[in-house]
Amino acid sequence: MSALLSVNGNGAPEKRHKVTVVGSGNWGSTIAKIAAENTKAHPELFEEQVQMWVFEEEVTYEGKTEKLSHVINTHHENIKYLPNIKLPTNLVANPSLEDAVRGSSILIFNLPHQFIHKTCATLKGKIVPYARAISCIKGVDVSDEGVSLFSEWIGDGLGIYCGALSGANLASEIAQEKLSETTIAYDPPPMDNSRNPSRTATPRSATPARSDPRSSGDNLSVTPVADLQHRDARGRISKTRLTPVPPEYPPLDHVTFKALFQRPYFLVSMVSDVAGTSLSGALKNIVALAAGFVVGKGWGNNAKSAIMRVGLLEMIKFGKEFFGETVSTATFTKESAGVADLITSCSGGRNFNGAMHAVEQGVSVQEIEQKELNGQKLQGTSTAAEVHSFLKTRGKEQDYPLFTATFDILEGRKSVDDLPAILAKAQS
Ligand SMILES: NC(=O)c1ccc[n+]([C@@H]2O[C@H](COP(=O)([O-])OP(=O)(O)OC[C@H]3O[C@@H](n4cnc5c(N)ncnc54)[C@H](O)[C@@H]3O)[C@@H](O)[C@H]2O)c1
Ligand SMILES: O=P(O)(O)OC[C@H](O)CO
Repeated sequence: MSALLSVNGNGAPEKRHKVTVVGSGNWGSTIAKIAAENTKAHPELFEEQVQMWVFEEEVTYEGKTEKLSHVINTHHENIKYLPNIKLPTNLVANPSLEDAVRGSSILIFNLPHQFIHKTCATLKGKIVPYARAISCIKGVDVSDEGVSLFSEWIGDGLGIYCGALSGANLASEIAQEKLSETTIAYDPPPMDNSRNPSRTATPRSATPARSDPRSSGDNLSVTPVADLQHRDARGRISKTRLTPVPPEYPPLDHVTFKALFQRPYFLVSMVSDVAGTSLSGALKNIVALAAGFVVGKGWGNNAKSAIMRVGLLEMIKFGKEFFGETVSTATFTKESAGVADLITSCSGGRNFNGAMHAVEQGVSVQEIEQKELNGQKLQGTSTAAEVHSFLKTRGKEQDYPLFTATFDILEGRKSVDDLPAILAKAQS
């Protein structure tokens, strides 16, 4: 083990990582279940108790109106967002965001992307400066000026490093412990007390280590400070001065993150391409809507596969065009976060089902979301709008005909019957 670690008399690091999951929806509760199973299994790395921030609301339990957090803590079940799944007793639902993150060195962000801005604004200045984060959010942050990833947005906003977890991960199946793979992208600059600082790809560039006037003592000589730097699609460069993980803690590296997420039923592949992992999870939701449209029409599996093929090409093109060399094509074609997520989402995802039911019933996707999802949120509809706005500002709508048509269908400007012509144009 690295000489950077501060160890006790038994040779083990003195402190353990406290873990908080920010979010408690369908996927948030499932990931919190996994994390709590693993903190219990790895007492040498983590504090056993996992905090889960719950956006508080009232629910009806056995005929009585109760707070959701109270029901989770009393009955160990999220009856609204993950019903019929027993949650570990070391998972604690907490309606106070500030209290839930207090002292946590690992933050897992897992909530619908429309709520992340407000949540991060509340968190600013409330977390420990050496925290590291993983974003499980499938969406992109878009303004008319540009597009950025939530992993970047969270990292820059909170002054910490944030990686990404994404994959072929239908939450309901994983909650039932059915076999699944996932991809975790984590690639901080080589400054943490890491056992394996091998960096095969660099989604952001880190400037070389410099001494930090705010550091003092032994820490300064053994743990360099690094600036995390990235250029967004607006061409703007932002820099985050990272605070080192103190040497009393186990390293926050691939080994530790794999220990936090890997289960016998949840197989983790660790990679370095944060941008590709985040982007594929966001963009596949647009393709899943289009796949749902054609299946809703009764056009069958071949039509759906054609949508998926063209959609995958647009996903890769978008990544390459707007995130350049930071995105690896292999993430889209070889990882669970890429093609496997596209396949599962176009088979049984909420976006796919919502679009299919909308066409079958002749109503809007938003109406289906209201009617069928009991508070769960579709990410594809807002991502389609945001990506469309970004492309339109750049005059690039026609370069991404499937993304553009999907948004136009959602808006009622085009019909599903226009899709065959779009697919015909995509033939070489
Ligand atoms: N559900 C899945 O199968 C799945 C799988 C992989 C990834 N994801 C991604 O995970 C992310 C989280 O999705 P989910 O399925 O956990 O959520 P969900 O669709 O179940 O959304 C509901 C959550 O939003 C919360 N919420 C409602 N209003 C809020 C507000 N004003 N502020 C903050 N929170 C509020 C609710 O309390 C609830 O926790 C999304 O980006 C999604 O794309 C989902
Ligand atoms: O149900 P969806 O459409 O939000 O997709 C869920 C997951 O992203 C599938 O990996």
